[in-house]
Amino acid sequence: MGMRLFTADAMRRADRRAVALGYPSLLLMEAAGRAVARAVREHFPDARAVWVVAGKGNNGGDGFVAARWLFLWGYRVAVYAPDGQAGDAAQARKALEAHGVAVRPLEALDLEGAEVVVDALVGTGLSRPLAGVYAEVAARVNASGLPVVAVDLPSGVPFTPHVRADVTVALAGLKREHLFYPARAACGRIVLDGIGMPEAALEAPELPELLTPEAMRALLPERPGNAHKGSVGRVLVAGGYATYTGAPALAALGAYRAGAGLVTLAYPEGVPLEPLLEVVRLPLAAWRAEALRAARAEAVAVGMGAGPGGPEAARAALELGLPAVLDADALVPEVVAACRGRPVVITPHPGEAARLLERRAQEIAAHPLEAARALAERYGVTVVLKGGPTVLAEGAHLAVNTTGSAAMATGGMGDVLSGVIAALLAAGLRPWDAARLGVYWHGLAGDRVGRVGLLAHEVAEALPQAREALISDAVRPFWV
Ligand SMILES: NC(=O)C1=CN([C@@H]2O[C@H](COP(=O)(O)OP(=O)(O)OC[C@H]3O[C@@H](n4cnc5c(N)ncnc54)[C@H](OP(=O)(O)O)[C@@H]3O)[C@@H](O)[C@H]2O)[C@@H](O)CC1
Ligand SMILES: [K+]
Repeated sequence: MGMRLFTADAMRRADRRAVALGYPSLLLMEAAGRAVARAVREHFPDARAVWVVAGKGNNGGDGFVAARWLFLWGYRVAVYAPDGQAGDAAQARKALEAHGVAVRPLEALDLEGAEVVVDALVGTGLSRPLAGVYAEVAARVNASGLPVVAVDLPSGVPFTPHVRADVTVALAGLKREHLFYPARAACGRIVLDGIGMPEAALEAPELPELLTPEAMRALLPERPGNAHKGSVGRVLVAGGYATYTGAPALAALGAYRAGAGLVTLAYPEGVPLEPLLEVVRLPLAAWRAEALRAARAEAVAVGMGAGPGGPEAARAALELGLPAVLDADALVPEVVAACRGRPVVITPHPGEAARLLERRAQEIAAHPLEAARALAERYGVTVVLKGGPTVLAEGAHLAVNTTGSAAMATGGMGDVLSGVIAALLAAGLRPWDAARLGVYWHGLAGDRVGRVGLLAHEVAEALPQAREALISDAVRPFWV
């Protein structure tokens, strides 16, 4: 079963399924609280005094359980919470108080002496922005400079104000706030704990898939021992215009580094391209399909640095009837609209997606999952909506990438990605598989280069070693 990205509602459904399967919710709370206590011990090994701020719901209940275990392990604990818990949370509070640990009102919060704070005010049950004493507690915790371990989510996200955590223990599954900004920035390091939730309870194929090392490894095309350059995928890159000479060359580099056997680069005659020595050059007087056929390609990437010639280049390339990646200047509504139902991957950034959806780029960036789905519906193609994180859509399927970082927001990075996806299409992968693996692999290569100052060609160069790491099981997802 693939990993899914949960919403609060979907997690509540999973919770109910677990209960229906015979797994009592109090057991989940016990596991959750204990996971939080363990995270405190592991991430802050020198701390001996832990203060817990808890709310009225089950998030607070997890906090009481954590406090109980920390107390039993010899920590000094102080617990602050309002009255009025019910159900499991009330049980968890009683179990804590049974050990003689007093629960004081939130208004009495005194952080003097605390070494770590556990934030258990609110989790997935948040229904409005924090206000009143909750907002005050969040502000005081943030201002204290103390390390904060958040239970499930930093309280208050995605709204402001919210707690800023150093470690967030995600319970049972990752939620949108753990992946998408600005909430993600408040999470600090994220550790996922399964809390013993039965797998069957977490099955939710309707939710977005999270790209994991295991799932992506399984998609890597095999390279048979008797491979030759014509058998592992021939890629045609079509782009380039005036001063945009690097973009198509980077796509060609990406394609080769992702395993293409032969890459041909078609570009307007007279454009001073300097591609790799290994690239076959195809300078053209005009964008015409007959001329492009000479490449005998199995997939095409078109639009990179094509400037005003983008639509024409795309039309000619699409006439070949090959699996295609459309990027940059090829991403105009008239061109993409002609691709419905064909094996075409589009790779817009929010600005290009805005053009295709006739919406504002800010709107796209704020709701990337919805935007990707809307693009897939409207155009009937496979969508790679680039961003932090990149999200993908095809038909009813959604996926969210889990590799890469803001360091990859530099010129030419998308060109390399187009080349990678084209190479995977040429190797015979379906568009959905080529897009998911391409995005994941490209991000993984970026992660291995560094966190700042990344150049697109360096990321391309890191693709082979990222592949080796993926194959040899040396890749850990960010939540482990
Ligand atoms: N499988 C799982 O998922 C498991 C989940 N578990 C845990 O349960 C958590 C979800 O618990 P939950 O549903 O009880 O909601 P929760 O986050 O405690 O918030 C609700 C409370 O907060 C209150 N409240 C809301 N907004 C507020 C605000 N702005 N300011 C102040 N208060 C506000 C709201 O009050 P009300 O809105 O009714 O006034 C209510 O009292 C989840 O994050 C995880 O930690 C584990 O125990 C085990 C398995
Ligand atoms: K919390």
